[in-house]
Amino acid sequence: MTVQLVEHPLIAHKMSLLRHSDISTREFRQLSNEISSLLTYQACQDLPLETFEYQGWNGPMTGQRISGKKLTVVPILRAGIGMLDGVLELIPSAKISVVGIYRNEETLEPVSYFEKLVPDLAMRTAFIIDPMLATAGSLIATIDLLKQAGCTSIKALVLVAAPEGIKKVSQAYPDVTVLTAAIDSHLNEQGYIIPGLGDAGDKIFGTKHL
Ligand SMILES: O=P(O)(O)OC[C@H]1O[C@H](OP(=O)(O)OP(=O)(O)O)[C@H](O)[C@@H]1O
Ligand SMILES: O=c1cc[nH]c(=O)[nH]1
Ligand SMILES: [Mg+2]
Repeated sequence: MTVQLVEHPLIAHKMSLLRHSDISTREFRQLSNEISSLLTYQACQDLPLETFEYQGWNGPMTGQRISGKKLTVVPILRAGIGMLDGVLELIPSAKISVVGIYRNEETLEPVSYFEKLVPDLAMRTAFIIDPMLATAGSLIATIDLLKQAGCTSIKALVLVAAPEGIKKVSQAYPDVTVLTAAIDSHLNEQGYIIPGLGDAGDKIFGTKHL
């Protein structure tokens, strides 16, 4: 696995706002989507182009368009939904494959509860989206699922990654690329990323119990 820390002043600025303790649900959603757009821009950097002819206002033109595999965006429920609008802002026609996984809070093992993939995954590049890469259990379960369905081209876009999770994915999948807006210090005893964001799903959905 290749890990790409996406460094840009806009990302650094927005990540610091996202980490504020008193952030509102609205602000958290907005910033998550804005950072996701910036990650998407970077994730598309190596998409192949082909030339084609078209009619411009002043006559025939030679232009460029994205060629090769089409995309599918794969949000991991719930928290991945908080990045989806930001990705679709740049790739509005992308098909969406939804995967439902949550972490068992005691064992930290991933529990799968939903799966609705687009049918032609062998023909597509998958952009998995989830704000948090912690132990990597959820991401690995999603990659396994996509590979079993025939997908051979996979990138994951995350807001924060823990070194422990990065190590685990790189050992398991040399062919997957992870793009992240931040690589944080470590996981605590409860498997939360430090400093991280806290519980991203609760913050996006407003289900935080005070
Ligand atoms: O790398 P891992 O150790 O697997 O942890 C990361 C997962 O945990 C969070 O989901 P959570 O289980 O809180 O579900 P939610 O999105 O429904 O809140 C997060 O959104 C990831 O999916
Ligand atoms: O830090 C973490 C780890 C897993 N899930 C979260 O929402 N946050
Ligand atoms: Mg959660």
